[in-house]
Amino acid sequence: MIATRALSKRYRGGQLAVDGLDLTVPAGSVFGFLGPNGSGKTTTIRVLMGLIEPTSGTASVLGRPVPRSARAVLPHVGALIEGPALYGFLSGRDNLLRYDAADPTADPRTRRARVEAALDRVGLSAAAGKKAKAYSLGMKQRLGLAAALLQPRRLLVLDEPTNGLDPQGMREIRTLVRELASDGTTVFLSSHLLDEIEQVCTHAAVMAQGRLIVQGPVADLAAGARSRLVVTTPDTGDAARILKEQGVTDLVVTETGVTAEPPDREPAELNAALVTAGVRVRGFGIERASLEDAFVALTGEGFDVAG
Ligand SMILES: Nc1ncnc2c1ncn2[C@@H]1O[C@H](COP(=O)(O)OP(=O)(O)OP(=O)(O)O)[C@@H](O)[C@H]1O
Repeated sequence: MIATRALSKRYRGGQLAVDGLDLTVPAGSVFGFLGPNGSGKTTTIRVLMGLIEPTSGTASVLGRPVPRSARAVLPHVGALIEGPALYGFLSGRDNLLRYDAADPTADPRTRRARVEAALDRVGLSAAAGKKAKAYSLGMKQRLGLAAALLQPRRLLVLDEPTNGLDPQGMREIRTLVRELASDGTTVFLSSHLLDEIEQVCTHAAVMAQGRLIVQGPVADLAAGARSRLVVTTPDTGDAARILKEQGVTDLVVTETGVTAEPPDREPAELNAALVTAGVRVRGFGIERASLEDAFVALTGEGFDVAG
């Protein structure tokens, strides 16, 4: 759905915002474009949407080169970039009617039905008569999504769709993204939030300082980092000693217990050994590596979740 080859963008001031990017977004994926603020996500999206020219390299959307074929491609792409442009003095419904009227391919006779369907889709039917300026940020974001959904789309491109929303608003947008994806729409969304990508995306690409660090199915990315044995106990010293006696390696004592390399043997035997030795085991398990672990393993640094 999206492919870039050696894509670079240097702004006039000399800033190399995107540096040799090779991105491949498979059809049917919910693709998370992840990176800290300033890592080049918005710049990449602006190139993909034909808003700016790359300095070098190529990009294609739905198999057509952009920006050259942007006019042919973009009607099949719904986009929500840097917050929707809304008229605050118009109702949510009237904003959508206006959007639809601005689309020369949209049949005016079916306009009302399209707008009502889009409102229903994003859960704004009840609030459709309210002025947009009275909407919460999450409602504005949903109205922007409704505008992107007036026509059937093969691809949705969402730039930081949950930025600035409260937890409830974030959940609503995530649920909506999942629903859209289950209907077969490919969704490409940028985010600086690791857990958001883990919750909604099937695939992800990780950016840092304009460069691609890794991309692929989210499950594979997380599997790249190793899981850990985690024992929760107040008796950390004893627990570490017993585990060491049992041949467990890479022991780390934490505030709440002990973590270690997962053992090759049956974990329940280790648990039994701890309990037999009088260690008060309050939790015992192998914890799957998260995307954050993978990121730290790949870059050797923490993921700066600024904002
Ligand atoms: N119009 C511009 N002119 C000059 N430099 C720019 C311009 N737009 C962005 N940059 C710079 O390019 C780099 C990448 O910015 P970009 O907005 O693409 O990152 P981002 O990952 O989308 O971050 P954010 O989430 O903060 O938008 C940053 O260093 C930024 O300061």
